Amino acid sequence: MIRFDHVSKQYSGTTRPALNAINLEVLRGEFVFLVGASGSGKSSCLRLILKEEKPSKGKIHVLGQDLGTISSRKVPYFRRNIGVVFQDFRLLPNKTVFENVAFTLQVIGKSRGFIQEAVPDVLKMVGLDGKAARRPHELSGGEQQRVAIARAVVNKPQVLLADEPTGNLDPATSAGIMAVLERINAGGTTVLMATHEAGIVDQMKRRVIELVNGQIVRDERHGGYGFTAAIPTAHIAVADEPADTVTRDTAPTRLPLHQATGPVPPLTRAPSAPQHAQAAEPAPQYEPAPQHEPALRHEPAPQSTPVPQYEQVEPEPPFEQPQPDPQYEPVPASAPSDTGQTRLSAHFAAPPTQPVIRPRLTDHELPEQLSLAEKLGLRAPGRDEDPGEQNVGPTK
Ligand SMILES: Nc1ncnc2c1ncn2[C@@H]1O[C@H](COP(=O)(O)OP(=O)(O)OP(=O)(O)O)[C@@H](O)[C@H]1O
Repeated sequence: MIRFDHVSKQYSGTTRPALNAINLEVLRGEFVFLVGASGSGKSSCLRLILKEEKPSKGKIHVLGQDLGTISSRKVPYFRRNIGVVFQDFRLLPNKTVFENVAFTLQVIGKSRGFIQEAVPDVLKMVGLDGKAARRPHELSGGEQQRVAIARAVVNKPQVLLADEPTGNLDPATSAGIMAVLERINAGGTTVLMATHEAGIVDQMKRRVIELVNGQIVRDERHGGYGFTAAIPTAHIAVADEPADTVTRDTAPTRLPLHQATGPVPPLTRAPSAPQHAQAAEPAPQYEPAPQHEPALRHEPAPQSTPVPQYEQVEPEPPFEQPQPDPQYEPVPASAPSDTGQTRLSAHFAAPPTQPVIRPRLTDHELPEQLSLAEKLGLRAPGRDEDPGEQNVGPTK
């Protein structure tokens, strides 16, 4: 499903690779945490998977495709199979919950009928039934992240990348978000989540890949958060051992540093994690979904992918029927019209829907300057007609 072969990434103007000879394989249906100190390379991994960055060395395969062979023109289509959730939600502030989620489908040309069915379904799945008509500022942080998740999975992607999705949320709200992510994973979607949340990682006992200075130092099947991941600096001495000699069957790790790994109280935040309290939404009970146990050896993915089945969760308040929007006309995938033109730099300058904890301007060498809609696979590149509503926050 996702494979890195000796992948290195060195950003221009830097002296040290962000990722250094990474070998990695994620199988269909896995739930994988990427942990590591700030600057250890977690987001770089996710950006490479999304083909938002190119590796300096090595090869990356995602969903059976060699990313090096996907042309810029095809990137948005490739990204339709990958949902992305960020720490800062990135909702469209002037659109309702329903419209935020529908926008994804509109841009890829889904019919109005499809949208009218799919959006309420996914909102129900993330626990937002009854909130379809609200705008982002009328939601709690946790609810906004649920909208972002709904938007990321409404098209039933095979992979969901989550970059610190609970980084702006309090522990109780984070637990609710994790329950949603587990449900999505239980439906068959492969989930990769970069996080600093020690409590979540320790509690969920899923596969944990730990990065130190751009190298994988631990790959554990039912891992905990670990020790070095909690250190708020990336400059941790790495043992001489080559990064790729640590396999996921090695438990806990070969590095003495990690033998200090111990239980962490549930849902505590690691020292390096941003402190930012959101008003807690009513905390759903955190019930881990049944564990997926994919085979450890790589097996070729079947041609047809099981479509995630979303289940309803949590008792809901009375459903508010979203107002049918006459604008919801099918948009041809080849010529989306209700799309954003705003370039990345403008996105980063625009105010986020929530305070951003650790904004980082990504003026790095994108393979091509794509708008956010393009980056998320929402429209073909080069379509500059813009409703001007891609008013989203900075990336990290
Ligand atoms: N666009 C860029 N240009 C130059 N260097 C970059 C760029 N993006 C990331 N880096 C560097 O690459 C290294 C890895 O960064 P990355 O964002 O992948 O780390 P991270 O583990 O996700 O950190 P955090 O937990 O703080 O998000 C860091 O040293 C960072 O400064």
